[in-house]
Amino acid sequence: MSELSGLRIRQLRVSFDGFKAVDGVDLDVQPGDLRFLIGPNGAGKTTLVDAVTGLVKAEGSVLFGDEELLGRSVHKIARSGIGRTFQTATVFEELTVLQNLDIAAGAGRGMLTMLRRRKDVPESVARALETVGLAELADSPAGTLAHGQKQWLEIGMLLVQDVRLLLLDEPVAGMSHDERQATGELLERISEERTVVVIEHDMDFMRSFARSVSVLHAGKVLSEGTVAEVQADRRVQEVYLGHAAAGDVLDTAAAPAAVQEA
Ligand SMILES: Nc1ncnc2c1ncn2[C@@H]1O[C@H](COP(=O)(O)OP(=O)(O)OP(=O)(O)O)[C@@H](O)[C@H]1O
Repeated sequence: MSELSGLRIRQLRVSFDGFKAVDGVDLDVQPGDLRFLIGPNGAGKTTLVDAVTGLVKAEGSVLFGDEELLGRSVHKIARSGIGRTFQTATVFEELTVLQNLDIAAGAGRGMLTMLRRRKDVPESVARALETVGLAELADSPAGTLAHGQKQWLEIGMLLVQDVRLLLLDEPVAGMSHDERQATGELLERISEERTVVVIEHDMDFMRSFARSVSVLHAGKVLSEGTVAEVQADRRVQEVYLGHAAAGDVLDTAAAPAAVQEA
C-alpha cells in the first residue's frame, strides 16, 4: 500500500456563467481522515468534488500530497490515485462481481495481460472482494446485487485501482439500516489505509461515522470540526433551519456538551 496523503484545498472557485457555485473554499483533509461534507442542497458539495476530480474547471489550488491537481485532465487525476463514486452506482450489470473488479483492476494494463491473467484472481481483486464483503457473490451478475451491494462493488472497483483518495457522493442513499451500518464500517476500514471524503445528507450516518465534518453553505465553508463541534455551531443551526434536516442537525445531547467544550 502506498503512503497516506492528505488533501489541501486553497481558494477554490468554480463559476457557472458568473454564478459562484464554489466561492473561495479552503479545506484540509488529513491523511487517513474520514471527512464528511454536509450542507443544504446547492451548497456546492458536488461541484467541489467535481473540481477535485477535474470534471469542472476551477481556480485556486488542490494539492493531494504534494501534487497539484488543478489543471490536470480527469484521466491524469485518476492516475494520481483519486477516485469517486456517484449517487447512482455505475457497475456493469451483465458482468459478474469478479469481472467488474477485474476490469477495474485492468484499467491500467493491456488487454492481453488481462486475458492471460483471467484464470487467476489478481491479489488486489481478491483483497477488494474481502474488504467490501462480496467474496461469496464473486460469480453473481452485478445486476442481481442488492442496491447496497452495488455501492460496495463500486467502492471495490476503486480499491483495486489502488485509489488513495476516495470521494463518495451520498453512498448510503436508498440503503436499509443494516446496509448503512455495513457501509459505515466499510468506510472506517478503508480509511485506515486511504483518505476518504463523503458527501452526505444522512445526519444519523454522519454522526455515527464521521471523524471530521465540513459544512458548506452557498459555496463557502461555514463550519468545520468534530460532529459535536459543528452541531453546536449556531451558524450551522441557522443554515439548517427551514430545511428538512434541521431537526437532525440540531441534535439533542451532543450540542450543549460541545458548546461547553468549545
Ligand atoms: N453545470 C452547472 N451549470 C450551472 N449551475 C450548476 C451546475 N452544476 C451545479 N450548478 C449549481 O451550483 C450550485 C451548487 O450545486 P452542487 O450540485 O454542487 O450542490 P450540492 O451541495 O452538491 O447540492 P445537493 O446536496 O443538492 O447535491 C447549485 O446552485 C447548482 O444549481
